[in-house]
Amino acid sequence: MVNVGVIGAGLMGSTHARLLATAIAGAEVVAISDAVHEHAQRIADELDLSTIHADGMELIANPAVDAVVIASPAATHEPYTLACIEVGKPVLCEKPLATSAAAAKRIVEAEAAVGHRSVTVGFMRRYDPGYADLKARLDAGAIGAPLLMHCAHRNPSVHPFFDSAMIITDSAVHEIDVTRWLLGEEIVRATVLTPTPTSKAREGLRDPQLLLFETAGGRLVDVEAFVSAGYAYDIRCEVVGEDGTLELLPPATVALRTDNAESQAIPPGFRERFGTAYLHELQAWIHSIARGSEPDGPSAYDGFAAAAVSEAAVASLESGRPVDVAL
Ligand SMILES: NC(=O)c1ccc[n+]([C@@H]2O[C@H](COP(=O)([O-])OP(=O)(O)OC[C@H]3O[C@@H](n4cnc5c(N)ncnc54)[C@H](O)[C@@H]3O)[C@@H](O)[C@H]2O)c1
Ligand SMILES: O[C@H]1[C@H](O)[C@@H](O)[C@H](O)[C@@H](O)[C@H]1O
Repeated sequence: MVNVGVIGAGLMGSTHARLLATAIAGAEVVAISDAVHEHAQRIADELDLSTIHADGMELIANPAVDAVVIASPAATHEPYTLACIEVGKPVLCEKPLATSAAAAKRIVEAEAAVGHRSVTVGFMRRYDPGYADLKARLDAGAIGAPLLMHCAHRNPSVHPFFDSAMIITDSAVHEIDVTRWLLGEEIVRATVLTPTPTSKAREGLRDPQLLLFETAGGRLVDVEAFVSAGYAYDIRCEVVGEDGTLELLPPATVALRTDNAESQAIPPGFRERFGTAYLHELQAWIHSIARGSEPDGPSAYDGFAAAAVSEAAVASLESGRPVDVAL
């Protein structure tokens, strides 16, 4: 049994804790920590946990904890991840790995100094059945060489503290990882343009945004990132190749036909859309720990590369000009 401690008991931390406690084989949640005691208490009551740590560092040091999930805000990821590396505990850190490329690089270097992988980054789309199928067919040559990729990332709404840069660092960072993973190439340049913002966005928020990525092999990827889309949580991805295209289908399993019309549900949020991906992500992580093998999911380097591309994209958002990625 792998005894897991979860840091951050908000939306994502409580989702991970619930899945680990109820749906993941070989795992048990033994401790929880949150800066706000009531948040930790709420999930501890729900899952019948007796150990709550006021400080995440105490949870990491707790000898009863074998492995750690970090789901606290991004600014806390670097110190918590470094502490896990220091005590030799496997850690699944939510995206983004850190708030700057320099901070992510410190994590990569700390892990390298120990000599083996212990960090997994929560880029869960790699575990989504749709994305996994798309990747397998692309790798099998179903559409020949990829040329272009079109993506859309639409959230119904986001936390009120979201700013224009977070549309890149917190939301489009998923497409940055998906681009590197699907195409197997680094992103070398980013350009971000913004239209007149939606009247539904908070004052000052540049939403939506259009991101253009150029890869080392000369492929182009466009991403519409729109976090006040209102209507649903809508994630799209289409790869255009020399012999055809591969496109994610809507995840609905049922179509309703009535009154001369057909409709299919679109998920209301990321927990519904990526529920299966979180499950597979956690199960793969727990299996690798139980086997004593290195985790095979997104690495600290993947977290660093995504942070470096995010930084270039944020610089482009500010200047309106293409910005080279410094890896
Ligand atoms: N992979 C995904 O699809 C996905 C989805 C949502 C969130 N996330 C990521 O998960 C992380 C948390 O996001 P969220 O939406 O759950 O936010 P949230 O605000 O709902 O929860 C964050 C929690 O962390 C607590 N916290 C704040 N400072 C802390 C500290 N120093 N130590 C411990 N706890 C602290 C807060 O009190 C809160 O309960 C972020 O990095 C976010 O990007 C990932
Ligand atoms: O933290 C969340 C999460 O990563 C979701 O997957 C993404 O769609 C949201 O835009 C982001 O705010």
